[in-house]
Amino acid sequence: MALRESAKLFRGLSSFTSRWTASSAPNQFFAAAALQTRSSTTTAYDIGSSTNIKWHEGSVSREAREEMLNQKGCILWFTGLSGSGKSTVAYTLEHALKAEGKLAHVLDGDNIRHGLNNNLGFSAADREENIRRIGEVSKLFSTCGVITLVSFISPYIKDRDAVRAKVDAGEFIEVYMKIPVSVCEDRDPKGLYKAARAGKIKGFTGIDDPYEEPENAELVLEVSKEDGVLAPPEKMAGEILQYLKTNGYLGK
Ligand SMILES: Nc1ncnc2c1ncn2[C@@H]1O[C@H](COP(=O)(O)OS(=O)(=O)O)[C@@H](OP(=O)(O)O)[C@H]1O
Ligand SMILES: Nc1ncnc2c1ncn2[C@@H]1O[C@H](COP(=O)(O)OP(=O)(O)O)[C@@H](O)[C@H]1O
Repeated sequence: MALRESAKLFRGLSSFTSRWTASSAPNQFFAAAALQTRSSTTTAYDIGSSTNIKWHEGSVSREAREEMLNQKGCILWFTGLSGSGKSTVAYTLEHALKAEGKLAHVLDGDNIRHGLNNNLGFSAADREENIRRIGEVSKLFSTCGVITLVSFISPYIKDRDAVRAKVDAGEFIEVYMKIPVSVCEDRDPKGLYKAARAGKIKGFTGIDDPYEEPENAELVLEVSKEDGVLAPPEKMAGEILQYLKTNGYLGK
C-alpha cells in the first residue's frame, strides 16, 4: 500500500503537471424512469463490502506502456446537458487523435447504459453509481495509456470530483460543454426535451433535474464571447487537441 501511494505521489509530481438506438431505447427508458426514486440519501449499492482482499501490483509499469504508445494516458471528462455536443466532439476528437497516431477510446453514457450500467436509472443515487463505475473504468483505460474520452452528463460536482480525486494530478481533464439549455432543447435530436416538457419523462436534466456547472474545468467550450457564434465540433475538437499537445500528453 505504501509503495503504491508513494509511486502515485511520484507520478503526480514527476509525470505531467449514443448512442440511443431509436428502436429499443424508448421502452427501456420509460420503464427505468417509472422505477426510479428521487431520493439522494439512500443507495441501493453495497459499496466497499469486499473483505480479505489484497492489492497486487503488476510489474509492467504504466510508464512502460506509455512509452510504448508515445502518449500519456489521461481522462478527458466531457460533462454537460443532453444535446450539448459531448459525444459529437468526443468522437470527432477520437478521429483527430487517430490521425496523429494516438490511441483514444470513447466511453459514452448512452452506450454504457446499454451494458455495464443497464441496471441504473436516473435518480441521484443511480447517477452517482453510474459515474463511480465509469470513473473506475476510465481509470483502467487511462492506466493502460489510452487517451480516454468520457461522455456523460455527470450532473453533480461531487461525483465528478470523486473521479478526479482517484487519479494522478493532471490525469483528469474536465471539459465543460457550456451550451445553454435553450440551444440543447432546440437541437433535441432524440426528442427527449419535448417528452420532458410534456411530462412524459420525469427528472430530466436541465428541465426538472439539476445540473451543477463545473467550477474549475480545464476546458470550457461555449459560444464565442466576441461574436456569439458557436464553433463547429471540428474546431472544438481542435482546441482540445491543442491542449493535449501543449501540455505534453501526446509525447514527442
Ligand atoms: N432523465 C434523464 N436525464 C438526462 N438524460 C436522460 C434521462 N433519461 C434518459 N436520458 C438519456 O440518457 C443519457 C444520459 O446518460 P448519462 O449516463 O450520461 O447520465 S448521467 O451522467 O448519469 O446523468 C442522455 O444522453 P445524452 O443526450 O447523450 O447526454 C439521454 O439520452
Ligand atoms: N458544435 C456544434 N455545433 C452545432 N451542432 C452541434 C455541435 N455539437 C453537436 N452538435 C449537434 O447537437 C446534437 C447533440 O449532440 P450530441 O453529441 O449527441 O450531444 P450529447 O452527447 O451531449 O447529448 C447533434 O445533433 C449534433 O450534431
